[in-house]
Amino acid sequence: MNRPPVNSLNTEHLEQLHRALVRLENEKCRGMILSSSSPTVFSAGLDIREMYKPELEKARKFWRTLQDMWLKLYSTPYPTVAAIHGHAPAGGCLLALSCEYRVIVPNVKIGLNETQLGIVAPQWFQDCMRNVIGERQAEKALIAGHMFNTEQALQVGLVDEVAADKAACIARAEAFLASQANLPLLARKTVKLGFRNSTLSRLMTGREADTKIFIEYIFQPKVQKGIELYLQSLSKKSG
Ligand SMILES: CCCCCCCCCCC/C=C/C(=O)SCCNC(=O)CCNC(=O)[C@H](O)C(C)(C)COP(=O)(O)OP(=O)(O)OC[C@H]1O[C@@H](n2cnc3c(N)ncnc32)[C@H](O)[C@@H]1OP(=O)(O)O
Repeated sequence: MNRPPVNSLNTEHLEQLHRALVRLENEKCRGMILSSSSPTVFSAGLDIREMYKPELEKARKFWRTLQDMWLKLYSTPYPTVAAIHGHAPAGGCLLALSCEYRVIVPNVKIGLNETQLGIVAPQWFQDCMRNVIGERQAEKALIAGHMFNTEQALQVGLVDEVAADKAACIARAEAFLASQANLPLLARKTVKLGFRNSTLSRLMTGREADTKIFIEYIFQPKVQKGIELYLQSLSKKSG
């Protein structure tokens, strides 16, 4: 990902990610490392400005593009690793959770923090967390909107490994891909999709309902007010 300063996910960036995933699949890619050009941020999650006073059709397109990108990422036939050498809140955490393996560096925060922002992580975000760390830990983390530090993320199983820095992180991600390289492709892909199918189907069969929930939620005046205040707090911080 290379969308400075923080790889926030707007419609255009989501389309780019989606196109890249389609191309990799068409080219029979043997593995992907999802990484960031930023030295300190993996992805800041959804671009909050896409949800602030949006036009209805633009908001719908944004959400459908996110759904498209995620459905592709979660179901890739090739192995995927997230090299998390920077913070990964909310949608950034979703990207990492959607890969098959996660390597993180020290001093990083990762988690589905939506509750803390006064918004709600959609069901499929929650499913991804549950599938990785289990029901009990996911429920606790999501209710609190907890951001895990590196040590906590390893302990709870949110990530698989800690590496010292970006170079070591990429090297460990490559080692994971190498460990998968000799597995028969069809068997590997079939098992992966078997594990992920119920999570994928839940969104695929309820896409329109999921979009409606998103739209109805973000267009509420009190939610808009919360987003406005959060945007102000973010820009004050950097100002
Ligand atoms: C019943 C069911 C109902 C379901 C209803 C669904 C409802 C909606 C669901 C929506 C799900 C949302 C998912 C999300 O991903 S929301 C986004 C959450 N992300 C965050 O909270 C992260 C915020 N950012 C940060 O914490 C930090 O920026 C970060 C740690 C990532 C980096 O810190 P750093 O100090 O390096 O950078 P700055 O904070 O100074 O930021 C630099 C500039 O970038 C802007 N910025 C940051 N994050 C975002 C973002 N997510 N979107 C847009 N812009 C962002 C920040 O304002 C700075 O900009 P300026 O320089 O212009 O001030």
